[in-house]
Amino acid sequence: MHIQAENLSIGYGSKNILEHVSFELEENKIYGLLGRNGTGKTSLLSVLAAFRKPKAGRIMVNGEEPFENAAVMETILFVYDSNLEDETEKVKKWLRMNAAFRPNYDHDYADYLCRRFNIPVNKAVKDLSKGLKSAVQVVDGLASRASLTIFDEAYLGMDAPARELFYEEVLKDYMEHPRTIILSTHLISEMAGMIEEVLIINDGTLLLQQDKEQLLERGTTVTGPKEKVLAFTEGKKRLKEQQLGSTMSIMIDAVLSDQEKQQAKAENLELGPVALQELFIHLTEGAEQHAG
Ligand SMILES: Nc1ncnc2c1ncn2[C@@H]1O[C@H](COP(=O)(O)OP(=O)(O)OP(=O)(O)O)[C@@H](O)[C@H]1O
Repeated sequence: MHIQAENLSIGYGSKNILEHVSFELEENKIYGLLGRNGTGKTSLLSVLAAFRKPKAGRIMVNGEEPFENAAVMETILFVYDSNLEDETEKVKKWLRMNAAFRPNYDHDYADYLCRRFNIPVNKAVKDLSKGLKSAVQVVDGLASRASLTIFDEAYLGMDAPARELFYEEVLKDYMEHPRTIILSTHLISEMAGMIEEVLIINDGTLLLQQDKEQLLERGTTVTGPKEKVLAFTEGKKRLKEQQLGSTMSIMIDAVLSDQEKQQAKAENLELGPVALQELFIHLTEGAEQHAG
């Protein structure tokens, strides 16, 4: 599914949460949407899923506006922390009812997933634990095979083995049935491996959209004798400094040239990678937050 967001403004009442947001999402790719608490991830995803209208700008999904467009809506699935407290239907029936709106729904796959997540399918949805309620929504999200599938912190309440299972199934099913997937998450270190392209929203707008591997090249940790590390990182954007005795480690935001890498090697400086979560923390550090 191809998505074009043009100069979006999103907000509530007179308050704008996001402004001047433009991006393009390609078909068959896994995107990671990252942002601090309250920056507007869920609000942006609700607009992408045509649950809400932007205050300004527009979204085009395969060249069509999705809002109140049934044909487009059935190809978009938004898994979010919806309130299932009053959902008296049994899991089995609830899944079947949702499937009716999903042309690509795979019932066998849904059954298989229910077994893998140990979901008691004859229980009412409202009576499931928090983690199993999330699992049921994940089952719905995966088995629907919607061309645009959005998982907005879909793992809430799931324990570590269940989350592992979720990640495993997303990747496996994506390989077999490629589609556009957006993962919005705070568990960056757990989910970084799945993400192909990163979008970071911060300070009321889109801070960056970049291929994950390219983004990771921006970060390097330089470790070695203090004087040498300080000299090597002079003039580069320093993100974090740590010192242990005479050894120093400085994290920099800079793409190093081959020449600089050779220089570091000649000076016995160790160059190491920076994890996506670390980069995210530093890229969004100190920004004004919109929470509240
Ligand atoms: N229905 C609403 N009415 C008014 N303000 C809202 C509404 N929903 C969200 N907001 C506000 O919009 C801002 C963005 O919220 P949103 O849930 O989109 O952020 P988020 O990035 O998903 O946050 P988190 O990471 O904490 O889940 C917050 O300040 C929030 O209080």
